[in-house]
Amino acid sequence: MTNQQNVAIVDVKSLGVRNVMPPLSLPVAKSFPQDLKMLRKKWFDTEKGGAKINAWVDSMRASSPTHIKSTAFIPETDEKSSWIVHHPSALSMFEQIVAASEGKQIVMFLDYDGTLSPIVEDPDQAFMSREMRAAVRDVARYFPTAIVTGRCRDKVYSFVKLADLYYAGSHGMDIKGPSKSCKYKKGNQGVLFQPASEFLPMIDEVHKTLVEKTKCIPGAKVENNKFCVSVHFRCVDEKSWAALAEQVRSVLNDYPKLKLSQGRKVLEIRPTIKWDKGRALEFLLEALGFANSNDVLPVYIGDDRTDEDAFKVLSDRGQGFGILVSKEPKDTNASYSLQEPSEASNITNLTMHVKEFLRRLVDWKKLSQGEHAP
Ligand SMILES: O=P(O)(O)OC[C@H]1O[C@H](O[C@H]2O[C@H](CO)[C@@H](O)[C@H](O)[C@H]2O)[C@H](O)[C@@H](O)[C@@H]1O
Repeated sequence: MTNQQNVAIVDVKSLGVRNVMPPLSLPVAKSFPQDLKMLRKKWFDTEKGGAKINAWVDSMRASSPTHIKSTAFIPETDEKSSWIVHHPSALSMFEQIVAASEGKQIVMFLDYDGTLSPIVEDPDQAFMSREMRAAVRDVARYFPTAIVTGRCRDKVYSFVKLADLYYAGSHGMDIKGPSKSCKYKKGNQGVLFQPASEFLPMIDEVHKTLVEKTKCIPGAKVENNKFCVSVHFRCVDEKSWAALAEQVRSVLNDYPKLKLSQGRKVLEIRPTIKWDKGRALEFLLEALGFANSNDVLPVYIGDDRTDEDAFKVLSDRGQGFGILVSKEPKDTNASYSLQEPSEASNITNLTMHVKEFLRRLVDWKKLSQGEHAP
């Protein structure tokens, strides 16, 4: 199953934004054909009418779980149970996962927001719990571990505060090794790769322009992630989404070397270079000496669309496992899932399952090395 089969693709070029790739995609599950039809029709209608910005707003709506839920035509339980068959819980499949690592080095890749920290309204308050930090620290003692995030690298480091990890910030465009020697690599490895460094002044300029242009839209928040910019609409009234999208579009029009992608209630602007979390994962495997090796089992845990690039790399390589953190069935290239079925709130905390998975991994490793698990 590929993403292409299950998502409606909006060609952002035709929205008036030049040199944009890849296309902005609407996450509409296969089992919601009515939604898909409706969104496509709306898209073509707006094209004809010239009100192109509506397509952006539809996409923003489609990325909101409440909207996916409220427009579901197939009972959620049926949808969910068939999805779980294809993407079983990584906790229930734990034995199979570790069995697959026999004779191989597990390398852990962890997304930050929605994976290690719960989704909250204010991006500056997305702290990880002390217990989660301890779980990540323990994992990094036994397995090379990287944080792969859309956030600015310094910002995510200020949340995670662990020196032994690799950090790939700005969707993998800013990669740094552990700041102190670890057993996999000796010495402070410093910055390893910044493929978009020439974009730094442009991103800074776009950030400033967007702050200015969106300041009249209550709740809008523009975040400078160094090599990319996030425009948050989580706290923006839905009535103002079109106005916000229009501001973003008008800025992007002046920057043909930037493209738009979408995350969880966030519009993300980044360089058009062919680099993403999947390429970052490959880069890090190479940096760790596992370029063309069969002796490695990469495990990537993430919750967002941008993590799909990494899941896809793993499924294309036929190596390792992607684990999607989600309470909703979603089209994904991940093999497994971690979820919280009873979660009622829109602001979710699915991360306890991630913590549990990390703990089990450490306990299993300790036992297999003859150490005592707690
Ligand atoms: O790659 P990630 O680590 O998942 O980062 C993706 C974006 O995460 C942050 O935004 C998201 O989390 C916020 C805090 O919970 C939430 O308020 C927001 O709605 C989410 O989109 C971060 O602020 C962005 O810069 C990242 O690109």
